[in-house]
Amino acid sequence: MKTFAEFGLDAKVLQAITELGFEESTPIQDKSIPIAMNGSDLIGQAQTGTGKTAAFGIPLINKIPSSEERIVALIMTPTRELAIQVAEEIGKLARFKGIRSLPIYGGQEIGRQIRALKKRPQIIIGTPGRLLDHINRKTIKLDDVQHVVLDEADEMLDMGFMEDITSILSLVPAERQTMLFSATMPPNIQRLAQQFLRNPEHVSVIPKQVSAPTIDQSYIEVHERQKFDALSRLLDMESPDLAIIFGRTKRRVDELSEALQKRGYSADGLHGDLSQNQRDNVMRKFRDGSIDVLVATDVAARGLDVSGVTHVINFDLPQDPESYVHRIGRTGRAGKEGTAWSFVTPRETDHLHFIEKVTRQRIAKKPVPSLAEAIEGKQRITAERILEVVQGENFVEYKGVAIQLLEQYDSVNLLASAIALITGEKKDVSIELTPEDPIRAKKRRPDVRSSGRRFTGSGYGGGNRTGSGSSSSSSSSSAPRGRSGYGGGSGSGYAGNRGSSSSSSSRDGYKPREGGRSYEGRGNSSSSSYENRSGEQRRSKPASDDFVNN
Ligand SMILES: Nc1ncnc2c1ncn2[C@@H]1O[C@H](COP(=O)(O)OP(=O)(O)OP(=O)(O)O)[C@@H](O)[C@H]1O
Ligand SMILES: [Mg+2]
Repeated sequence: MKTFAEFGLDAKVLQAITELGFEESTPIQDKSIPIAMNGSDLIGQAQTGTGKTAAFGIPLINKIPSSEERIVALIMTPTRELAIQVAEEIGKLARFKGIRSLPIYGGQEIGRQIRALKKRPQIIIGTPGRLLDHINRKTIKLDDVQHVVLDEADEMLDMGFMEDITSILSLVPAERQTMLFSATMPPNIQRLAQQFLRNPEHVSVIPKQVSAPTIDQSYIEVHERQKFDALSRLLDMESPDLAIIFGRTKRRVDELSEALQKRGYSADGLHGDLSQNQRDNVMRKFRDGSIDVLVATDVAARGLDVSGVTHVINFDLPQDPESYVHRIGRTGRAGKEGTAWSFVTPRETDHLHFIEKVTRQRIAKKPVPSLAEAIEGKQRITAERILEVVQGENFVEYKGVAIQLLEQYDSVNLLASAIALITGEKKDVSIELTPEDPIRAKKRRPDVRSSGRRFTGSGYGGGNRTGSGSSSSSSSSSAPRGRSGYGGGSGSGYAGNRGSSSSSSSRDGYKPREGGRSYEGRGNSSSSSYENRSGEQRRSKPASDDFVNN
C-alpha cells in the first residue's frame, strides 16, 4: 500500500486524487500504476470495486500533456452506462491538469457528440459500435492514439465485440500501449491479448487462499411463483439503503419494477430496450437516491459503481459464475460491506452449487423471511424515520393537533396508528409475474472433452459442466473478495480461469458459450429478446440449445 505521492505523479494529478479522497492506493493500483507509467502493455485483474478505473486512468492522465490537441487515448467499455461513468471518473482525475475526456456511446444524439469532439478531447471513452460510427463518418480519427484500454475486456469478447475491436484497433498505430482490465480473466482473453498486446505484464491481485468475504452471500430456495412475495419480505426485513435487483430478461425487469412500484417501493427498471434518455434518468435517480431499488438486466452487472449500494438481489440466478461475481460486485465496493441474496428455485440448486464451487465461496442457505420478520423490519424503519424527524425538530406546526389528539385518545394507540399509516402496507395489491424458466447446471457428458475449471491457488480441477455441440467448454473460476478491501493488502481476487475455449465464432464474432449466460432474454417476445448489452448493435442470439430451458 502506497501513498499516491510515491508514484512520482504530476502535482495536478495528485491534487485531483486528494480531492477524490483517495488516501492510499489499492493493491491493483499499486502494481499497475508504475507499469502503466512505463508504457508497457498490461493485463490487470483485481476483484470488483477495487479501483481498476483509476489504475489505468491515473497513468493516462499523468502522461498526456495538457497542450495535446489530438485524441491520444482510447478507452473502450462494453456498456453505455459504464462509458459514462468511466468518463466521469477520468474527468475528475483530469480536472486540475486540464485534460479533456469525452464519452462516446450509442443512443446519444450523434450531432451533440460531434460538437463535443470539436473541443479536442485527448481521451475518448466509448462503446465499440458508436466509435465505429464516428470512425466511418471521419468525426473520430485514431491515427494519433498512443494508449488503448479495454475495460471489462472479457465481457467485450463475450458480447461479440471482437470484430468491432479488431476493426477499431486496426486503425490505431501499432506503436502504442494497450491495457486490458477486468475482475474476471478467462484464458480465452489470451486470444485478445495475443492479437492486440505486445509482451504484456500480467498484474493480478489474487488471494492465495479463500479468505473471508466482504460481501455476505446468501440464497433462498423459493418456487418461481413465490419469488415476488419473498422479495417484498426480504426488502422489508433488510430495508436496504440502495439495492440492485437483477432479473433475467427485459420483460422480467419491466414486470418486476412495475410490481414493486405497485407495492409501494421506490423502484425503477434498467435494460437495453429503454431509450437512452430513460436509461440516463433511471441511473441518475438511482445515483441521487430518488429511487432506492434499481431493477436491471445484466446491462448493469459490469463495472457500475454506485456508492451506497448495500444489497444485490439475484431475483433470477445468473447463467454463469462470472456474471454472479460481477453482479454481486455492485455492492461491497471500495472496502465497504455488502449483502448479496439469490433466489434459487428447487430445480436450480445444482446450478447454485456449481456457482459456489467455481467461486470457491459457500453461499449460505437462508429461509424465506417470515411475515413477522418482514413486519418487524418495516416497523423498525418507520420508527427510525420518526426518530429522525423528532431529532430534526421540524414538526412544530403539528404539535397543536398532536396535543388535541392526546387529550382524547390513548397515546400508545395513537402512535401505533401513525406507524401503521406511515408503514403503508400495500399487501392487498395482487401481483402476477410471467414465470421464467429455471437455469440448470449442465451434467457432465463423458463424450465431450471438458476443459474444466481451474483455480489459482486451489486444488479444484474438474468442471462439472461440459460443452455441448460445437461449443467447447468455457469455464472460469473465482475466489471471493477479501475483507481487507482497501488497506488490508491480502487482496483476495477473482482468479478466473476459463478452459481453453475454441468454440466457433459467428460472423460478428459472437461466441455461443457453453452453458450460455444471462443475456437479456431468450424468449420470443421483443421485450425478452437477446440484445447486445450496450444496446447499440444487435447480434445474433446464442444457439438456443446452449441452454437448458424447461
Ligand atoms: N485508492 C482509492 N482509495 C479509495 N477509493 C478508491 C481508490 N481507488 C478507487 N476508489 C473508489 O473505489 C470505487 C470502485 O472503483 P472502480 O469502479 O474503479 O472499481 P473496479 O475495480 O473497476 O470494479 P469493477 O470490477 O466492478 O469494475 C470507486 O468509487 C472509486 O472512486
Ligand atoms: Mg471497473
